[in-house]
Amino acid sequence: MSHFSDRIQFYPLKNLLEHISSPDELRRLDPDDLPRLAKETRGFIIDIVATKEGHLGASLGTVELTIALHYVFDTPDDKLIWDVGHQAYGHKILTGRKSIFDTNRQLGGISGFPRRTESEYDAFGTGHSSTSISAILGMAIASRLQENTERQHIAVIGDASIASGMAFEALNHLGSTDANVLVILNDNAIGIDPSVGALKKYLTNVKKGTAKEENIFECLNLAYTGPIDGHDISQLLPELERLKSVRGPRLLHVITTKGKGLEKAEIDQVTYHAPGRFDRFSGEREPSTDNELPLKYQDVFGHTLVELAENNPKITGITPAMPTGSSLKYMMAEFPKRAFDVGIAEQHAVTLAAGMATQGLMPFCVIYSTFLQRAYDQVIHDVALQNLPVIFCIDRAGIVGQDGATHNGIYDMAYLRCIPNLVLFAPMNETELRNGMFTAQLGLPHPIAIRYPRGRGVQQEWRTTFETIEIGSSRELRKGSKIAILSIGHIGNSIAEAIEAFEAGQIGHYDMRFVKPLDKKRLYTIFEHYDFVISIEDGCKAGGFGSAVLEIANEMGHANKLIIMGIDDLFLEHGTAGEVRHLAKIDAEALKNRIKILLDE
Ligand SMILES: Cc1ncc(C[n+]2csc(CCOP(=O)(O)OP(=O)(O)O)c2C)c(N)n1
Ligand SMILES: CC(=O)[C@@H](O)[C@H](O)COP(=O)(O)O
Ligand SMILES: [Mg+2]
Repeated sequence: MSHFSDRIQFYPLKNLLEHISSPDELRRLDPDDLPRLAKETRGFIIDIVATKEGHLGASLGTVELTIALHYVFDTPDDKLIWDVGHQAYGHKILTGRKSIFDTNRQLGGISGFPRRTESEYDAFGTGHSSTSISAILGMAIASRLQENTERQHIAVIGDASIASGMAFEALNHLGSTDANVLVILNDNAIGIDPSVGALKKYLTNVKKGTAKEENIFECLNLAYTGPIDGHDISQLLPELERLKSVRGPRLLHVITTKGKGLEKAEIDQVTYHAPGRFDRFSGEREPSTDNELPLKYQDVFGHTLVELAENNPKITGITPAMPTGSSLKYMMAEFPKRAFDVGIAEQHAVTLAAGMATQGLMPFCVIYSTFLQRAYDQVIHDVALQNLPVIFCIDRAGIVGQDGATHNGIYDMAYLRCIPNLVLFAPMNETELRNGMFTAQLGLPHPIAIRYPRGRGVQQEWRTTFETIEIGSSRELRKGSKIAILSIGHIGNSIAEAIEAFEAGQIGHYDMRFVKPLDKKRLYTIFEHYDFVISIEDGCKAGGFGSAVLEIANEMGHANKLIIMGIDDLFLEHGTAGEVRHLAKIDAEALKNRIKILLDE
């Protein structure tokens, strides 16, 4: 189908976007109208994200590219994958989700990332980075085997995401095939934080025309074109048309600006990656009203690490591409030679830490729970098997809220507790986090993972004096007689509050601190003493903390006393963290209901 026939003249209409509900309608526009559509789409994104929040900068940067791709290619028959997917808001708006875009990331609303179940235009579900080239190559191979020679296959991937191991593995494979794949490298020279590494330097040289080497993509057998201006539709259209007319592995390098079209977002690209609420005209972020609230766990981690590093020269810090999110940025500022942002490279981050540990360093390797999933083998094979004392700080553990199913950190307790040698600790508050970090750097004979959630702690005074925590010890927070509640980590705070409603002396509460090793002695006493025991965790029930307690209860012949509260065997959707916890029945209300039922028995 030619996109240049059957055009509709929209000139009398003030708002083009109002009349575009699908790429079919988009393709009927005159090409000269597309810049106007881009402006309107950008405005639409800004209007919604200003109040509903979400990923702003990346999507503002891909508006023209999105329009050009859907204009030139025959989506959804042609397959289009957005790597990470946080830049796909324009894609969602133009592929039938404009009227519900204001539900983005809200409970019951559309996902903040592409999803196959949400639209036929979402060829592949994303959220974690650097998967797009593998997936699109898989689709291209399938088209070939199914004798579909017409279908086009396109992956859009950012400059930070293409530097990740998975993307390189896929390029390595792609270049050895004649698969019909077009990779679009959306190069804005930044990830969430500024891009790092040798590839970033190389891409900068390519842009300046000063790359001395052969083109790296050409060397990998991809037909390279670019760089071109990714905001100039008059450049994008003819180049995409040309690329559509040829076959084989191709890479188009486009240069874009993260945050394009909103001055503040262009200037402060790190903050405006996901800025929270802001004024849609000025871009000014809503002033924070929570100055009185406790600090975020991330900041407690970041400042504590600096404090410890000042006194312990063996400490190093490692983050795979999340220095701001994890607050490793504080150590990077204070000790630039000892703190490393390695880019989106979770596997490398873990094995890098292992290497450092072999030489007597004490690496704090801070990784979001959900992204550590990618480095599972490295945790087992490179760290635990060699019993290297790497200190994992597992950020965003538990329910993360609006990022939803792709980002929830609810599997780590299950996937880590089965690994020999590994200690697994979950602090209930800031003091516990600090003391856990302090204890770890005293020199443990094992690797340790310290898991803590996204967001704020509970203490105003967090800069407490350090104390050592005995590995495998728990804390009795409240004595009881009938029902014992065993909590792990931050969730214990809402539990402590919930049980205040019950008569003193009935309900006991224990902060178990360690998923591994469990405080067996304490558990033996508890199971002997109480009629019922409830374990509660912000992780999956299968194989998690409650399962570990059940193993001990079973040893004692008391398995029938235990009720496990945790996340059922399903993927949790997006919503505020509170809403999702409520739906998952791991909040204070669910616990109170359980207790009431047991007390009535
Ligand atoms: C495996 C994994 N690690 C980390 C992240 C967190 N993350 C999301 S977007 C992003 C930066 C992506 O940068 P780039 O690919 O350049 O895209 P841009 O945001 O610039 O459009 C990172 C690190 C992730 N989604 N997946
Ligand atoms: C798209 C992505 O993976 C990140 O931007 C993620 O949403 C960051 O999460 P936090 O907001 O918890 O840092
Ligand atoms: Mg980028």
